[in-house]
Amino acid sequence: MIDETETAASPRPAPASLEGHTPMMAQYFRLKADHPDTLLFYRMGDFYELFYDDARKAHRLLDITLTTRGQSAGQPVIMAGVPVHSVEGYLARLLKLGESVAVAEQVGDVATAKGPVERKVVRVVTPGTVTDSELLNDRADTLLLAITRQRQTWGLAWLGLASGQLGVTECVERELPGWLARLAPAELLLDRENDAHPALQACRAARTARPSWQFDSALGLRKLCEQLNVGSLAGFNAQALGTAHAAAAALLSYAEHTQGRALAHVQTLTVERCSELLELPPATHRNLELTETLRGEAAPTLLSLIDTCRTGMGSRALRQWMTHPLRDRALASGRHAAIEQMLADGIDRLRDALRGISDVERITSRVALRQARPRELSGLRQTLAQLPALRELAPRGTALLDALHADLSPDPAVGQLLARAVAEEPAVLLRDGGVIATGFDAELDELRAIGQNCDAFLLELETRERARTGITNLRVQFNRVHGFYIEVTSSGLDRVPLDYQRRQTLKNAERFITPELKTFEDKALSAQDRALAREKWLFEQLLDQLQHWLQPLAALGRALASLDALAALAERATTLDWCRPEFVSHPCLDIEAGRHPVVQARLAETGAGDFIANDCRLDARTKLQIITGPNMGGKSTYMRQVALIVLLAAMGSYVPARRCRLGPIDAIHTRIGAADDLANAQSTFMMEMTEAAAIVHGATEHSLVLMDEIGRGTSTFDGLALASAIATQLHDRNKSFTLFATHYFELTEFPRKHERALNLHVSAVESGDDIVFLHAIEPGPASRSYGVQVARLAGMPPALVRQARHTLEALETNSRAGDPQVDLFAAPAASPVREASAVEQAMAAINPDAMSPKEALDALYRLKQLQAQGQG
Ligand SMILES: Nc1ncnc2c1ncn2[C@@H]1O[C@H](COP(=O)(O)OP(=O)(O)OP(=O)(O)O)[C@@H](O)[C@H]1O
Repeated sequence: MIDETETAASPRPAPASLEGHTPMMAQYFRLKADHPDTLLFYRMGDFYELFYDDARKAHRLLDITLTTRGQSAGQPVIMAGVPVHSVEGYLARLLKLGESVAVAEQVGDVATAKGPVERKVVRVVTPGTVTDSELLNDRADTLLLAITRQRQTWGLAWLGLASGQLGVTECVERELPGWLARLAPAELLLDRENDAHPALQACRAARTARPSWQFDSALGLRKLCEQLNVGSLAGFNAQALGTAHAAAAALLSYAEHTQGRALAHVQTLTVERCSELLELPPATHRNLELTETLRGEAAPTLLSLIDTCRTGMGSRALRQWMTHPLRDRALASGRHAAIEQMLADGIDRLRDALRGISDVERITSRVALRQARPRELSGLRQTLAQLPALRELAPRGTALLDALHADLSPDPAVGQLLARAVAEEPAVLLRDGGVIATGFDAELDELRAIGQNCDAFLLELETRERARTGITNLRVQFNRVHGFYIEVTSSGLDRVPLDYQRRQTLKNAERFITPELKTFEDKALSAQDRALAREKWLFEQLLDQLQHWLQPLAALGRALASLDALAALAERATTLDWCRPEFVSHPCLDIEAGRHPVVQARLAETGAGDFIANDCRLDARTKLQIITGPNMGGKSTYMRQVALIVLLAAMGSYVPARRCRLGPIDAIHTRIGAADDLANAQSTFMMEMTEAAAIVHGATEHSLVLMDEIGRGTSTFDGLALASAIATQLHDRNKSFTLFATHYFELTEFPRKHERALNLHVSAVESGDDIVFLHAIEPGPASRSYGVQVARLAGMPPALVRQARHTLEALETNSRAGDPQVDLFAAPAASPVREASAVEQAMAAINPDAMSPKEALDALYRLKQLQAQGQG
């Protein structure tokens, strides 16, 4: 092992000059030159080795040992390695850190090679192009997203290599953050000259810069047409998207480069347009905790609540539906109808049957990329065999369900081929053999038979040799290193015949070989090698044949995913008692007894009480609600639940309400809470205003806007002034459906002067010094805010609460008298605000440390009695 600091300064040999390097290092540098920004895993026997700077980086990132071995060009060769058998784990860690890895395998013949055996980079694994199931999250798509800009237009092209989805869009700068939030790419492919935009900098994905010339519109159009095997993109309505074509050029070149082949499974193109999607800006994603909590966790979120899918395919579909809801409600209505049908038919058996289904979508992609593993093919075979039963259980009777049903019937020849070709339980790796089924290929069977007859031959030879030599404990055996041998212990050595040739000497025994055994060994070993080679060839042939069925297999994957996602939504609808939303064409949001599904689930889990359902009624005449009431009263919960219900309906789900009727909605904007964006050096207030500005610029009369306590991040007067100006703007100009929660009581005057606004409040009642939240939304403004009571509930020291109450009373009295001068820091009147009660006095007299258990119990009874008397 060497210390990194000692070697860090050691010169790295320039790859350009290979002079003086050992042949192997020269070969390494030639490969490395093609992958300068990627860690190169260079196969040496049972290890992948990294050299020089790559080794140092891997040492740092993976905590693997850094060593030196020998010299090349007069310098020690610095290296670090990972064992081949555990490489996937290391790859997964590197990908998570945003690194890419080029894997160079030995492709030449070790036996015949003169000098180092030939090596080739067979795959480049990058965060956005992985397809190995071990390296992927099976419940989320892994996307590679290429972005470029031409004048004011941003072009985006994305690829889910593991699922075969390819998409493009164009947008303006304002919409870019929304796309990044919606697509949540794993890797960004950026134009080197154009990668400094703050939205791109803020994106958490790994970033790969490519030269500008790779983002070429004409090249992109040609590559897309080639990929989709069409003469023009008119059929996809994508002919005119020049900037998106430019992004696609870089995207497709990079993807092909990493896979080392064309992408046969990418056969269709999705063109998305902002104008067709329900807009969900990043703030909305974040504030509504759609796929991630505010703390960045995967649960509890809306997605974690609704995702009871049985397969990864279903979960991925559901996530996609949630992040890409369409404004046009036909698709969502189709899903509602399908859920209704499923509920009528029952879903339990279908969901049970879906449990064992393999990831057809990803396996199909890996077949296309010729990376499918033996077990993936046996999984596919098993799923194909389950299809007839699944078809029986899959409901029909709506257009969507019937279409899905039709896709559940791929050509039976695929299943038959897999059944014949793939062994019942194939080995994990092709190189271990035992992958192709017996009976599929006569030549393979014959080669295998030689190996299998081996045991019988060895036994027969052993018996024969024991009889011939009279050595009764003589054994004929095999090991991987020394091949076949006859082992004789020391006691029998004097009886060893002349034709025995010594092969190995052990402590108490000698191992021999005979001409007969040698001949057998040659035959057996070569049969084994030939069988393995034959299996490899047959497997390649099988992958070739499967290429004919990529399209129906991909359609099958999509159908299974949709069925699973719909069945999960149906399950949620019945378990959680949700209703089918109704879409209408006039502007309205009419929700009866709506609930916040995540808060409700949490209350149920913790047994903290029932969730109080609330209505929400907005229409062309009432568009803005001013919502007041105590902290903790339920304002945010109410506003969020309205937004979640709108989103659930738009993605095609039932909704948590008794009845729900919705007019057209084009966006959900939210300005909620405040978190300092330290990374971007924005203060809380600056962020609040930036988000609010984006809303007043973007919201239309069909948008839903949630404004939670806008203006609280600055002084009272500034805050109030801004809050009322924003409310006015939203009411008068944007005319959006607006839920406006505020602690500024002055704003309860707003509806008097603005005809489409009304006051609502969350109800609470006082009980002594305490407050009880009723969480019901009621008409009219709140009577007061109860902040001091909430602080008391939160465990503030009694003296502090007393002082606050005193100051509050003074403020209220003075404001009634028109005197703004209040000494905020004056102590409250010396005496307590009220006499201590009998219970409190008795409590004060108790010293628990000086009491026996019996005395403590008596004291407790006394206190209860005093309390009962007090109430009486
Ligand atoms: N409708 C409801 N039924 C039952 N419990 C509720 C309801 N609404 C809210 N709650 C409970 O009250 C808590 C506080 O709610 P919420 O955050 O919505 O209050 P808030 O009025 O927005 O408070 P603040 O003004 O401090 O932001 C929630 O976490 C939930 O436990």
